[in-house]
Amino acid sequence: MTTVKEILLCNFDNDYLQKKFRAYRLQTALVILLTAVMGASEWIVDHAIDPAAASGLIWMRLAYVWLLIPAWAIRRAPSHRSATLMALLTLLLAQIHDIAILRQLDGGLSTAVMSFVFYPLAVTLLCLGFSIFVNWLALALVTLSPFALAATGWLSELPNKLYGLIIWPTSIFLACICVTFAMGYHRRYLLERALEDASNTDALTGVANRRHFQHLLQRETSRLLRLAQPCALLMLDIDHFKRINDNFGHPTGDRVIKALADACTLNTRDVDEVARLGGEEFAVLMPGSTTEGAIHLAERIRQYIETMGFRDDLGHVIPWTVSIGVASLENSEQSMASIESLGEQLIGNADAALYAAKNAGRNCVKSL
Ligand SMILES: Nc1nc2c(ncn2[C@@H]2O[C@H](COP(=O)(O)OP(=O)(O)OP(=O)(O)O)[C@@H](O)[C@H]2O)c(=O)[nH]1
Repeated sequence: MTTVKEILLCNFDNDYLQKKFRAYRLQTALVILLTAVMGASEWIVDHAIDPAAASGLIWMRLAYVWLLIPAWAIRRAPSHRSATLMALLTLLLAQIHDIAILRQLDGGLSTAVMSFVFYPLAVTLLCLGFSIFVNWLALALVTLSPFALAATGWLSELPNKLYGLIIWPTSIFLACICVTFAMGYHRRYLLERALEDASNTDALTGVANRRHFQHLLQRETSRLLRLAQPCALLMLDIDHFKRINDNFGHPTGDRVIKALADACTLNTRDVDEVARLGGEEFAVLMPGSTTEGAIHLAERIRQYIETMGFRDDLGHVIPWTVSIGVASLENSEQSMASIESLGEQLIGNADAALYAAKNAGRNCVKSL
């Protein structure tokens, strides 16, 4: 069961906030658009309050069209941080715009004091995609800004007592509603992350699966094109694995496959990515590594496996070795190639090197 503390702590995690923003940014933009429509159509209410002054205020009401700009900008914003700033500023300006109109109506502020409730409500929906702290801050801003304006004398007609009676219960209630929304999103986030992990991970070994490996390869080859960084790839295949299966059984074969995944993970750096491509074939993607560095690592893994030995449940020693193919991509001459063709080239070369290692008698490392 998720605690409120866990939910609050998530709001300091950039990845969480970025995902949350992406999940809700369309809604945020739509709420701003709706605010523009509401702001303009309130002209009808202006007429009911003060028909004489309302005629001259049509342009100020139509000026709510400015909200299209932040709606568009938030929809396109690359990060939750810039979107948060835009949203807070938009809310404040929209409220000041509204107040500026009401001030010009005879009895506008006292008659339309209920309309201030719209802003805390809008905050609750508009800020769903942001941190819970931003939700509360935005609520506090739109609740307190009329008080602050009244204190400066610019909003002297605001019926402070009535406004306070309406706004405080509303805002406190909505601050609690924000927590329940945050709890809902937190559950969704955990679920999405579990699904993402499951779809990227090989169930038997816990390392990346082939699908995720393709994604990682694409990421590294694009980095290679942008930053001219080298990138190496190891292809590993257990020698005569069919015999292990035949002699010791499939479950033991599975444990040997898992042992290879563990050996790769144990012997590689944090930046290296281990993936199971299928059956008893694995890949290790090594960002920033040259062929020499990759051969060194491949030899370390090969020796580790050769010397570690493997015993099945009955204590039988299972002899096993691996063959490893090494290939790398190194900047300059790659500049004209596409990301996909670079990836295919790297896999093709590592595959060919693995084939050469098998032909050379197995239990060895070959590079191309
Ligand atoms: N236990 C187990 N076996 C698997 C798995 N996936 C594939 N295999 C077996 O892996 C074996 C692969 O055999 P081969 O491709 O002939 O290769 P090999 O016997 O390792 O021979 P070389 O690669 O040439 O050294 C087949 O018997 C497959 O049934 C798995 O998930 N678990």
